[in-house]
Amino acid sequence: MAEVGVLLLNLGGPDKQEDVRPFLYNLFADPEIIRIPVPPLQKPLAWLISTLRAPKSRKNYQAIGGGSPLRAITNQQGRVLKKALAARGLDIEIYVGMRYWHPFTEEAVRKIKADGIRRLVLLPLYPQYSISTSGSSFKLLDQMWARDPSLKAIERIAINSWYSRPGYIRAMGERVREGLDKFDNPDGVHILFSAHGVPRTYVDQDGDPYQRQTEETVDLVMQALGRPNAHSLAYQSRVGPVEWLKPYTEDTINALAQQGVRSLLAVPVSFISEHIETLQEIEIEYREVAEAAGIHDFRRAKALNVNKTFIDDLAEMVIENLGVYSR
Ligand SMILES: C=CC1=C(C)c2cc3[nH]c(cc4nc(cc5[nH]c(cc1n2)c(C)c5CCC(=O)O)C(CCC(=O)O)=C4C)c(C)c3C=C
Ligand SMILES: [Fe+2]
Ligand SMILES: [Fe+2]
Repeated sequence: MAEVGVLLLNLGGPDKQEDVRPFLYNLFADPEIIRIPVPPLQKPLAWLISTLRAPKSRKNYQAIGGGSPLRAITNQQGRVLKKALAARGLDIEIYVGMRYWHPFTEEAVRKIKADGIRRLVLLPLYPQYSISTSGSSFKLLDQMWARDPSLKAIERIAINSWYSRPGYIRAMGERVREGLDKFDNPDGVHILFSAHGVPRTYVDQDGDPYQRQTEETVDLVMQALGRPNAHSLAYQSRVGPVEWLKPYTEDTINALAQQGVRSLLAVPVSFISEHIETLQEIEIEYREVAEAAGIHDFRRAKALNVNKTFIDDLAEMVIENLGVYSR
């Protein structure tokens, strides 16, 4: 049995319709996702918000087959990463730890302990760091390590962010190129990078590097692409009444249409896997917005999923962080 492991951290998603409400409850019960100033009210409010949101959210998951594909894709990424590491001469066990649904991070850590892992690379499947995503998973792991003294024997090697990794940028460039080349006139297409938003205060008050890292990713992908296309960056998936990072994707689509854009390639930028925000929000909702605004040639770049350039780069990143040399 390998003594080295990689823990892939992700958000998780409901497998089926009945999971939607409890999944949303877990998400809103996390103070890193929604800040309730009075801590004892966090759980009752999470119950209320998840109950109110569940019907809309269930309908959205219904539109993509009933549940999220995130678990299956993350497991597949784990299998391909294990093979990429084996091809480099390393026997490393891969674990998947989701923050708000199965397989929960707690389940993964139980397996890691039972398997006798001694060195563990924490690899968030979010290229850009946000307090609300990688930060929340790291915080949970810190709490688990603080509570269980036997975990202290396991060395944790945390990868904070990897938004400028050359393989990730190259793979994103490949996806954008594939998307552009489906249009009749690729150079005339406007590229709209769409990232998951976060509340504005995360960046302005709490110093979340997420926006800066996302902007840098977009610049690097455009350089790697080496095409003359015009491009914009906007933020999607806003939840609740507070202000989130702007511009919002929907507003940008409308503004671009008004400026005369007729061909648009939407590129999911902070998501590396297909999930509800790419399959439902971009593919269905934003397509409707675009068509209503007069953009009839609307396409989407595919998420990276198990793109070889990308997974090979994840393998290299794991190796670099372990400080070992591959064959
Ligand atoms: C870069 C990735 C993500 C950031 C940043 C992020 C922040 C964030 N999200 C919410 C609220 C919701 N997120 C939901 C689902 C969801 N979000 C991400 C990624 C990021 N979230 C993923 C991968 C998923 C899972 C998608 C799936 O396929 O299941 C949801 C549930 C879906 C819905 O009802 O719309 C909510 C709600 C907040 C509030 C936030 C920052 C504070
Ligand atoms: Fe989210
Ligand atoms: Fe959404």
